[in-house]
Amino acid sequence: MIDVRNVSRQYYSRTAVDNISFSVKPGEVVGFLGPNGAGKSTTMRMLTGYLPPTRGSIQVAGHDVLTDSIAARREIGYMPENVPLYTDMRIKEYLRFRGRLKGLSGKDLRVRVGDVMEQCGLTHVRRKMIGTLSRGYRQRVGLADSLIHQPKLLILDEPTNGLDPNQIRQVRDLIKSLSERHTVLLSTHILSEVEAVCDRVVIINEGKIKADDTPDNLVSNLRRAGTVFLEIKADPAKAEELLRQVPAVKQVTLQNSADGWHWFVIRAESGTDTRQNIARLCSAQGWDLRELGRKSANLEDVFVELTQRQF
Ligand SMILES: Nc1ncnc2c1ncn2[C@@H]1O[C@H](COP(=O)(O)OP(=O)(O)OP(=O)(O)O)[C@@H](O)[C@H]1O
Repeated sequence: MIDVRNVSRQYYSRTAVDNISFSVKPGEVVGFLGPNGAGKSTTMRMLTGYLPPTRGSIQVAGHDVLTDSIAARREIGYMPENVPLYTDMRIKEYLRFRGRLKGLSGKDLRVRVGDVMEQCGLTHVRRKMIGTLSRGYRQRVGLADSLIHQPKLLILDEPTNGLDPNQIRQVRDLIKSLSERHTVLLSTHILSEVEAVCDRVVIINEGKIKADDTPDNLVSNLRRAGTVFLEIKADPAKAEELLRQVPAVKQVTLQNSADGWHWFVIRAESGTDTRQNIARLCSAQGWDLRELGRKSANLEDVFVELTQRQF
């Protein structure tokens, strides 16, 4: 459904997207994850034909988004990060207007407007002015707009950004129900959203793709990478230095200090277990040891691991 090949995008001297390739198969729900400024919106704008890539090619449903732009856009429902809406129009009126712009008319238009209002839970508020709607309802109008021409592919840029927890749940349920009939690519930095709705995750950082896998595989790869946590009473700088020298240890991070106790997260090479050597080190140095264990990884750990240079 989406095929991105060696795509880069330059803004003057800044490379926002740097030679990325990925694909999305029909029926998949793919989460596009990355910290602020990673290149998510730039990629989505290129996918939807709003922004030409500096290099590379993008196909959507078999159409090149540059050379066959209209055909590609017919297959895409796009909800940008800040949904631009006409605040002095009523919901139904706005959706009729948008439907006409997308080539619908007559009975087709009437039926589609009714259907998308129903799908997005807008029927009971259809006569409300858009300007009086809460942010959650505005997002629903944005979604209804993106669905009106029955696109095969939905591209949603941070669909739950700025919503309260109840609204997030409602919009997330809505996306889940849409995923039964559409291929979905959604960008977010809310990890629970990805775990709740996505079959696959593409993680982007500093314009480059850092991972492309199922949420479960990403988490179990990190778990295999042997992350260990340790709580000790010791001089933290010295402890950090000596822990780094333990065989197979790749990275030592002091996460927390309180009452003289220091909490370290230690990353080691894949498939290794450094706990015995760390216990020996603590004993040889006479450090008080309160906890030493394997960390059960989650998607948040994967995200931090792959993108932490940003923070
Ligand atoms: N029109 C533009 N002109 C110049 N630089 C831009 C422009 N749009 C984006 N950038 C830069 O490109 C990089 C990627 O931006 P982009 O908006 O794609 O990131 P993002 O992952 O969507 O971030 P966020 O989660 O904050 O929306 C950033 O460094 C940003 O400052």
